[in-house]
Amino acid sequence: MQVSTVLVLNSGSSSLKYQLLNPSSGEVLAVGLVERIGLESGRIVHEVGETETEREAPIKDHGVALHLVLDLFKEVGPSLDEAGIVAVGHRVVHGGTLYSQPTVIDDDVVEGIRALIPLAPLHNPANLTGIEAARELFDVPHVAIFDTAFFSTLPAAAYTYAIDADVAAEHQVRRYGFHGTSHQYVSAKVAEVLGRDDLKQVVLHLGNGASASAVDSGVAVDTSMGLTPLEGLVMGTRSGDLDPAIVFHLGRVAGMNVDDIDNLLNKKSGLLGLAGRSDMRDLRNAADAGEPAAVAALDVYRHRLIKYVGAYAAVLGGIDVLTFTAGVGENSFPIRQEVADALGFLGLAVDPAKNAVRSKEPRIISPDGHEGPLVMVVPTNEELAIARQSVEALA
Ligand SMILES: Nc1ncnc2c1ncn2[C@@H]1O[C@H](COP(=O)(O)OP(=O)(O)O)[C@@H](O)[C@H]1O
Ligand SMILES: CC(=O)OP(=O)(O)O
Ligand SMILES: [Mg+2]
Repeated sequence: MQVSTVLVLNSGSSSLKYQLLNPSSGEVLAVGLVERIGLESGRIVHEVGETETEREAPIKDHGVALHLVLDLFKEVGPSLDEAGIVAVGHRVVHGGTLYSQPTVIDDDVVEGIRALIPLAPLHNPANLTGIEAARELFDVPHVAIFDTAFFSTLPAAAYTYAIDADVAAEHQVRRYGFHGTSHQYVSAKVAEVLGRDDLKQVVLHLGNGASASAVDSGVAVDTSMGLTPLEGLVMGTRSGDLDPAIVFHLGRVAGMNVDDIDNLLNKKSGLLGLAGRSDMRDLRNAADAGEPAAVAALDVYRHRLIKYVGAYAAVLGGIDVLTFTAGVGENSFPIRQEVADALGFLGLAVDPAKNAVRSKEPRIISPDGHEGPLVMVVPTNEELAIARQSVEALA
């Protein structure tokens, strides 16, 4: 189809990222972020070219967020009526086993996404709010791009949990994996930059939610998030891996019910639980000021990263490239240096001067002439990937 612009909505658990862009040329007409949804003070930043408009207001939910965004488009532009929008692309976090391809949204798909809410209670409701509001406002095709899709290729050995097989089958208990759009975009960008398809890659998507993936020649072979986006790395507010018996233990000795424990592990754990801050910038400042809990939280965070990269190098039978992406991965120099230093035995190395360069471009941060596996930083762009896949789904 002849493409003009696509509106992309990327709802996270507490944020809404959006872009109005031309997926063919990559030209961005507007880009924005609504953060701290559901908290006392919310914030919107809307960028059109060089002009940035910022608003602060309490934002109750993703529906309110979307309407604030639409108001900003009306006030400061660009006009959505005149943008020639041909499709709206929606990030949907959980596609279960039902959806592993970009999917044009109709009422049945809406119900399918709703049915998956128990598997992604922090995310799918926000995604649905955006879909329902946008379907009322924009009379164009709406396309769902699933975080789980890239991981539908995982081998059974990687996606199977060692529990009673009948129980698992009846209740769809398996590893699904998330942030797939980002892992796919970033690993493809690495292959493009290096001009090689046959790479053994480990990608660390370190945002508020965080996940690792092992990608062999463009195909995902393992990932750290599981049935839900709770498993794996230490995150802003999520625990990542733990002994499942901790859940029973807390139920028995702390008198917590299932919802209390769910809330504890998803919203009050991770860096927030360990040191009172979910934001890596705040945490690093506290650690630099010598606060013991912040230093310890960073130790736990780093230890988990090192463990996963080592494990995935083993799963892949080697490693050609380790890539950092998302808010922390793209911006936190010390984490990249520390992880690479700890994994020097695998041949990984980071050049401190290269690591300190700020850039929006994909780049190698290993020393020049380095012969071992490379370390890279590749800014993710889930919105561009969603826009492109949306248009492809309509072709
Ligand atoms: N300059 C920076 N240095 C260190 N960490 C940063 C920086 N900028 C952003 N971050 C981290 O990135 C996180 C958000 O990443 P992002 O990928 O936007 O997350 P999400 O999409 O999961 O909301 C923040 O919590 C913050 O800790
Ligand atoms: C799946 C997931 O954790 O997403 P986010 O990082 O946007 O919360
Ligand atoms: Mg994200």
